[in-house]
Amino acid sequence: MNQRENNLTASTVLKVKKLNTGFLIGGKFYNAIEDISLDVTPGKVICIVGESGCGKSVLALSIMNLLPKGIGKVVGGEIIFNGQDLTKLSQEEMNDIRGKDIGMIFQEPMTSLNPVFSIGFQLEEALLNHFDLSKDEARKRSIQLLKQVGIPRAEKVIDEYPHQLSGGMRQRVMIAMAIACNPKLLIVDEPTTALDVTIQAQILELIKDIQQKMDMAVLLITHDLGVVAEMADEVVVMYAGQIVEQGSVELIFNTPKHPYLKLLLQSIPKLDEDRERLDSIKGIVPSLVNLPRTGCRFVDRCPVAKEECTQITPVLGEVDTNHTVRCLLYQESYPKKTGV
Ligand SMILES: Nc1ncnc2c1ncn2[C@@H]1O[C@H](COP(=O)(O)OP(=O)(O)OP(=O)(O)O)[C@@H](O)[C@H]1O
Repeated sequence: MNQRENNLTASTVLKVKKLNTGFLIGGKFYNAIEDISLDVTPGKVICIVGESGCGKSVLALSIMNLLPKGIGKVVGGEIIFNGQDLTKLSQEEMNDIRGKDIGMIFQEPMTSLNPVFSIGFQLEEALLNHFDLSKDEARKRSIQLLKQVGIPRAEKVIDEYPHQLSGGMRQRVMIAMAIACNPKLLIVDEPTTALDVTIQAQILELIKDIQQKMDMAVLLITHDLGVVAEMADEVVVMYAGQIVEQGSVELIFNTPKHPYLKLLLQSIPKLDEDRERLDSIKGIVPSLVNLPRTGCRFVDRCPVAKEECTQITPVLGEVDTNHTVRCLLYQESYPKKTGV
């Protein structure tokens, strides 16, 4: 790493550089995410958005080194966290980082919380694994954490089991576990999908509140542009394993460029519109095996595609300061090319 990059990383919690991850399917290896580059900075929320199958979770699993063994593999690029490349670390070294320096919140807390252990046991375990605390200190800190995430009767709930709590309360416990060790980075994957609408809003508000109070960097994965509008500082739009547009939340919502992003934005319900049905994007994200590797990957679903879009592979380029897009419509006018 040269001096300039060292200075850059000083204000960057996580730097993903040209990351490529893929899977073995039927004896052949297919890239699921390609050339993903992004920076996560302290005190900021970066949202990764895209439809199901775009590669959002593969990105999160790559960062956490949690890809399925023997099937999924990072095959190129770097993931720089705290000055070290996570792709080079052993499982033991990653175990030290996961849960301590990087907290995680996933969609369905029941799959992350162990049903046979009490809430207190699981929170205390997370603390005792990473800090030199007595059992009594760990219990006190656990109660404090439950209160911090808005759980009423924390002194009682600590001895209860996950199934005794509502979905929203379980998600609050997950948040308490994720922030227990004051992580620098929080990775949040579809945190509210399994919850009903009023609870969703409360959980998002809680995550935002904690993120601001703790000045944490957050990488939030969602398919929901409503969540992005609520939470994001920076936005990365993914389609079929690639970044197709990237910019501040204002640029993404006010001056969207990529036809995919424009269609995603049109599918958001608006209060002042009386529409029978929401516009959804026709067709589906192609599977890894059927992914067009030449030309634009969105071509089959794009309302403004031209003949050349099937033959020329678009590159990611800057259309404006800190606003990049991958589309032939804009490629001629890129002041400079930033990606491949
Ligand atoms: N274990 C796996 N084996 C083979 N292919 C996989 C595996 N996990 C993910 N994929 C493929 O990688 C691509 C990206 O999947 P990913 O789960 O990251 O999408 P996503 O955007 O997170 O979608 P969702 O919102 O549904 O979780 C998809 O084509 C998916 O089928």
